[in-house]
Amino acid sequence: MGADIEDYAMLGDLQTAALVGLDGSIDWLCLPRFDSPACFAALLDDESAGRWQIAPARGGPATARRYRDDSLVLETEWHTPEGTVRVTDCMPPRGEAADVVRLVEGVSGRVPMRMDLRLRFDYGSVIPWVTRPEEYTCAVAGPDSVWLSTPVPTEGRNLTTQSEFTVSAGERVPFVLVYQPSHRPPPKAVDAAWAIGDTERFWKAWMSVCRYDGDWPEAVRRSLVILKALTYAPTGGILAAATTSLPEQLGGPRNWDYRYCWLRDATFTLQALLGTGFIEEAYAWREWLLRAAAGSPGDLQIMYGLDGTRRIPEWTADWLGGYQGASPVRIGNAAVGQFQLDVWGQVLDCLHLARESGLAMNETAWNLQRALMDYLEGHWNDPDNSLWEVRGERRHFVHSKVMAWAGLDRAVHAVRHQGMPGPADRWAALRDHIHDEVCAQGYDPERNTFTQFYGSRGLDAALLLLPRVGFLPWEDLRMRGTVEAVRRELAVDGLLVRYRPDADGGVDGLPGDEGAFLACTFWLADALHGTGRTAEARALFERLLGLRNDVGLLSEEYDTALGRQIGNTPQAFSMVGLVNTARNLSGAPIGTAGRRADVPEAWSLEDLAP
Ligand SMILES: OC[C@H]1O[C@H](O[C@H]2O[C@H](CO)[C@@H](O)[C@H](O)[C@H]2O)[C@H](O)[C@@H](O)[C@@H]1O
Repeated sequence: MGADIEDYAMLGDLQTAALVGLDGSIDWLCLPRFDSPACFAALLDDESAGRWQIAPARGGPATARRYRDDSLVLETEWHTPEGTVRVTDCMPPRGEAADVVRLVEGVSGRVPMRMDLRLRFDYGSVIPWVTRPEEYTCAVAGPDSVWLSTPVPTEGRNLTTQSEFTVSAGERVPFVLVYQPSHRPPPKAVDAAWAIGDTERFWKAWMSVCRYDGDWPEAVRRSLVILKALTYAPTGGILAAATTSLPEQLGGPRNWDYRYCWLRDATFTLQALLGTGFIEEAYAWREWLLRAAAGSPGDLQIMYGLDGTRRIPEWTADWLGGYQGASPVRIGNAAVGQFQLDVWGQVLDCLHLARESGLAMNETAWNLQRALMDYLEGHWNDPDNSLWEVRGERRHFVHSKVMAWAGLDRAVHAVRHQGMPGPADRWAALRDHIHDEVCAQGYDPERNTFTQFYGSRGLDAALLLLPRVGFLPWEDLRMRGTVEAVRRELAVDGLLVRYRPDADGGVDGLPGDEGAFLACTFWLADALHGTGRTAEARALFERLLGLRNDVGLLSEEYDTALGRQIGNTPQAFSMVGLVNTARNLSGAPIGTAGRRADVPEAWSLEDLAP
């Protein structure tokens, strides 16, 4: 059975990620990519679905755990009656092959240890053939092979590879697991200690670009590392989260696959990265976007695979019991075919921010924006599925219309202030028309609040984003009323849910319920700050910091009754919320560019423009 979600730390090599529990077990790993089938899927069932544990033989959770500085090198320590042992885990940024490096070190005494490796390819369904060529243990099934090397003796027992050994103070025992397509020869040997040092150096160099100088610097830097770890380096695509089907309600059916690139989630991530000086990621993402979006603007999807793949069919892995019994386990995501109007505005807003941050404009990028504008002009008035990807009836969602307004606004700005060609007057007229329509049809004067969709009785936490995109200022009485109403109706023990699923006769078309949405709660902190209640905003922000796990990770949602993280983890939306709100509370309004990063010697901003 998967451990509590907050028990997991993340390892990653910018192409895939692993989750390691406090018990020293890697319960989730997809190889060779984030969206490949998992070879360790104990997270979504039990150990029979694959896992790799290295821990003291007597078992039990670790005593202490930390990442080394601003890296993804994880140190887990157990203080046992026999002595203290440390396991250092990392995934070195990808060279030729994906590898997981684990180094066991005796700190004091003599600690009996146990290693248990169960490789189960294709989401736990395939037990590989295991052979022992040369110094390796090699597991092969279909297209995949995984090679374990370690100096300690290993043995096959009950379809697992196991080892018992004792580690004394000052002694080091390495374990290296390397993935290869199964037709390839054995991988090159990896020196564990060198690989760990190299991984640390990589992250240190990456963080040296950071220009965040506000409050809560450690929490912000940790979040930035996680966001970087959710980017797929070969293409620049940005993932929503590293997992699939961690439930939005324990035991419930709201379980989704987040291992893909949502344009909305990616643009939020870029706001956080650009606001803290990371312009290289913005360039890589823009190029990813241009490739993914190539084709007719009407065919723009709200999400893609890591390399821009369009088909992400949703299916269920029925052999997996689900995280702590929450089924189904879904692979792929049917929301790929939805119409979510906000995405057009979100992308235009993000490209605007990239320009403001110093990313040189190029003709292809502007051509894409012109194409997005053409589509927006023709479709802004269509009902949609909204940013919450409701699977119920399409509606005229207020947030979606506001984002259409924002897209038009950014395009008008590009023409009038940045010298780009386009029909600015026509766009400005439509922008103003949408503003009027939203204020007339998306606002309930009796309750003094904007509503979830035109004519709705329900509310939506996304309404808190209206001032952020410049639709209305916080001082506007309608906005103040909206903040109050959202807080009154959507707060659960002080945290916000996205909306009430049962409002308006069941707006999202889904069974079950869900927890408080952490990104929305960060937006509430921004709203409190925006409306002058900064002390309350800071208190709420610090409460949210307290919901992170011991190594700074946040999943998507929080169950306030059980006091547990729920939903996929680590989730970009939540980590972005932390960064943006920390910036906001430190005096840098969200959606503004950070101090321009120093340009590394190897390249200049001009070099970046193709
Ligand atoms: O609520 C139903 C929907 O839930 C998921 O969407 C959520 O996650 C997305 C990725 O982070 C995010 O962009 C979206 O705003 C969230 O509502 C799921 O991916 C959908 O398939 C599902 O319909």
